[in-house]
Amino acid sequence: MSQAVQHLDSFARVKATVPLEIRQSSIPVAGRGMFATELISAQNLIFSIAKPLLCIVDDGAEALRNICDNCFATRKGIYQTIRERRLTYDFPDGILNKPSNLKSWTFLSILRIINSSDPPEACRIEAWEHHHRVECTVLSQMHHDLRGVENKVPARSMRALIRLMCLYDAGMIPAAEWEEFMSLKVTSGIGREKLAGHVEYLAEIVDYYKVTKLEKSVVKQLAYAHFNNNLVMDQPLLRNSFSYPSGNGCVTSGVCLEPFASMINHSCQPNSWWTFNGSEFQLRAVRDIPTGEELSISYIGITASYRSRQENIIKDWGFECSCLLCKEGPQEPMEGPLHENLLEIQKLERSTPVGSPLQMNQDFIDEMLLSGYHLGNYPIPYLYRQIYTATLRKGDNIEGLKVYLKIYFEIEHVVIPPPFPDDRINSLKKVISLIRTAELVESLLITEEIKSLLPYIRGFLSKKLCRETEKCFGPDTEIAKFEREQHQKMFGQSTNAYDDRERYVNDINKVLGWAGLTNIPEMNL
Ligand SMILES: C[S@@+](CC[C@H](N)C(=O)[O-])C[C@H]1O[C@@H](n2cnc3c(N)ncnc32)[C@H](O)[C@@H]1O
Repeated sequence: MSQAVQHLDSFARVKATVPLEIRQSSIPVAGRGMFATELISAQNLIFSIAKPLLCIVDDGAEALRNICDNCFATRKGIYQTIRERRLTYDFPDGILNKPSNLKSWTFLSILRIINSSDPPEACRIEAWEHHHRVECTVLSQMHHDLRGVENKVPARSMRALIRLMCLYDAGMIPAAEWEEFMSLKVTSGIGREKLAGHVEYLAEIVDYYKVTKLEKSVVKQLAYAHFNNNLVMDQPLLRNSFSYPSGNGCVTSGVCLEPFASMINHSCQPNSWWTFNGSEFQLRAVRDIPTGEELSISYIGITASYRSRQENIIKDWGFECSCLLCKEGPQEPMEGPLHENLLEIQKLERSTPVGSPLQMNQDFIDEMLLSGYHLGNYPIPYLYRQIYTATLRKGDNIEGLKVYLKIYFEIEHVVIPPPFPDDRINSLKKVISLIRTAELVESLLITEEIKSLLPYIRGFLSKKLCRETEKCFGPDTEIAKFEREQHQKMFGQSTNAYDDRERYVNDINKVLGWAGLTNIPEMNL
């Protein structure tokens, strides 16, 4: 059968840096897939879409309640409140003074990336007329509706679907775009069985409130398509000068349904990843992607355990993952005493929030290394992270720094699958923050000589952070501007004071030696 190839010129909203094609996926059974027809270099932007076809700002995050997702602008009232809060926090330096309210980070992030001017009055009136009134009515009624509680659809999915139907009924979706929505692949197999209750409930609500003139079968098709194709809108989190919130360094600002971006299939070791700069969707390369290789993203985030990847893909997406990593990559111990031990460690992790005891982790790591596994094999990297967390909880910042230096300079270079560029940036932020803490702490565990090396290393790494952020997200993004400002605030205008790589390499090697790390290749420093 000859396979239709769809070229980029059919999608005017897409700004691509190389020609892209949509055709039969290289993964049997996956359907269509997206391919680049030229080489793409690591971290390069592959394509962007200034405003995906359907964006729903998440009202689950308190900071976003008053953002108009018709035009992605903040309303004045909330903007002022946030400004006041920002002033009261006005982040003091140092990890020890970290503000306890994580939501303040969300406020900052979102404010910087979302246009802060008032949405025009006309925009609000228009939005109310064509979808907002229906959306509000249904959602507020649903809140009190106790029927089918177990099948309640998440509010943002409900809003996305109501929005789509209302805009269609109002004649606001051009025929070609509607065709794109209607041709989205719907969930099949086990995934479909799991979603059936939710979709029935949704169709019933839509019918009861007379949301749309569309046939019930079309409503259900759109619902299955939404669940099979929506993408969360994660924005990079703007941190304090030194400290950082725990977690993964991004904040979810909503959900989007973007049919072009939906053509990208899943891999557990993907060659690309997506991020948002405000409402702009960006697809970026994790590594060099040769001409003709299919583009892939991970639908479940980066997960090192073979077993949990398989389970999560089946549970959340309803298909069996047969990507190269799952077929040929390493697996954790699946039988024998190491497997039994691993189950014990995982059980402990679920029952004690503090993480499993340090010695138990260290013993297990030693056993795995003796059995022929290497530092990058699951669960070793994850056990080191637990050791790091438990060490900080004990208040031992100096030991915490040592463990994290191992994670950043050694383990993350060999971990399978490798971390995304934005995860590496978050790790770098942690290293910088821990170094700052070590500079301030009085402790016999660190010599004066090592302490004296830290400020230069921190300045050098802070500049590296600016460069990496620009490479990772693009130089004109809010996060890149923010990091440049932070660097200047901390280290002043003298831009070349921290450019001496020879000095840095010499100093960091001494610090790594103090932390028990030797033989780190220079390119990893
Ligand atoms: C977001 S869509 C991707 C585009 C889709 N291939 C199409 O033809 O429209 C997600 C669906 O693609 C298929 N898919 C994506 N990645 C896959 C993979 N690694 N293995 C098998 N099927 C996959 C599954 O049917 C999944 O539900």
